[in-house]
Amino acid sequence: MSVSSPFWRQSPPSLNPDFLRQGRQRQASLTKPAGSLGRLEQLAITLSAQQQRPRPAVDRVRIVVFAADHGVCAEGVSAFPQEVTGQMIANFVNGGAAISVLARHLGAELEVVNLGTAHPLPARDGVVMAEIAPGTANLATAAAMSEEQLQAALSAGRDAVQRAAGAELFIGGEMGIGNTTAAAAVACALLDLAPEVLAGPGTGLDADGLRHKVAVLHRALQRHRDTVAEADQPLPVLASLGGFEVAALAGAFLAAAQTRIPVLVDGFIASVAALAATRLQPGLAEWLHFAHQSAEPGHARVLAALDADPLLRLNMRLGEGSGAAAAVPLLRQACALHNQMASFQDAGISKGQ
Ligand SMILES: Cc1cc2ncn([C@H]3O[C@H](COP(=O)(O)O)[C@@H](O)[C@H]3O)c2cc1C
Ligand SMILES: O=C(O)c1cccnc1
Repeated sequence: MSVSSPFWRQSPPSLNPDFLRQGRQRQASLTKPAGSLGRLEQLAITLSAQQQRPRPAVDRVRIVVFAADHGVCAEGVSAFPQEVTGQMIANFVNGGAAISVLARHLGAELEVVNLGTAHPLPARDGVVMAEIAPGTANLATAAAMSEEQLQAALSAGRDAVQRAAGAELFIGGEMGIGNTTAAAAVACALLDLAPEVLAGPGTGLDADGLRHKVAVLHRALQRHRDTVAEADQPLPVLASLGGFEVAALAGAFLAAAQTRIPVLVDGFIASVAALAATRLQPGLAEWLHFAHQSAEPGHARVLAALDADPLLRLNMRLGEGSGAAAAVPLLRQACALHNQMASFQDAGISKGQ
């Protein structure tokens, strides 16, 4: 692989088998029947191999919310108006959004990256400005973004990971009114599934609204049918049908894995970004933990395509990284058990068969 190839063309490292073996041995030595801590055991073993240390930790959690607007909002595909994207950026940094509260509660670092909003925003402390354009073009009638814009969005994700040096876990959140439409479009193209299967109410469309969203998606897939026919080409699919924040998430996930930072994937939109990124680099899959299954109906299909069994099913459907934040305590508990339990030998307890 040439050193000058873009970062998304580089495969993440594989997990170190020595740490996997040591982790399994340690779990077998702890004072409990083998396997009795269920998935918490494998979580700790995987984190140990990802972090390349015998005692894994997720004390330093970095949450980055990527925000961007979507031209497809012109089609009336969301229950909320487009200006909410920018208004929520202010809410994130003012500390009032769900992810702001969860980040504070976890002692996690929260960064907000503005990739481009349709309504001008006053400059605000605490928002990283990485504006690509005032939102994407309307994916129902044109390519959502140019190749250059796609590369800028992927790179914005990578840049956010570079600012996260030392993080023990990366969570990517998103904010963008209309982005369940863009994510559904990308997933339809990559999975060759119909909009009826992958579109959902998002922020709260009623049955008529959902029928309209499905019709818009059919039009978009028809408009981009030549791209869609090459579903093994995730970059053209992202450019035609995606969003800046979806592409930035894909870039961030790849960059996190390349720098050996484990990723905890949030809901529907983040999972579609993970799907696109694993199509680019299948080795990414070893670095992903899936936090929850969102109430957005298409999420189950996307998770199945990723062969992912999420940790939680809480009927959450917010995005922002909120479902991933909700799962962080489980990862912390898995590490604490792995690191602090006594062994049979140390505690003088007889082993079973
Ligand atoms: C106040 C508010 C806060 C949010 N935080 C995340 N989303 C979520 O909802 C949006 C996607 O749904 P749709 O495709 O139906 O527009 C995204 O911004 C997503 O992050 C929000 C939505 C709203 C209204
Ligand atoms: O699952 C998600 O990420 C989601 C679902 C609905 C609206 N926004 C985000």
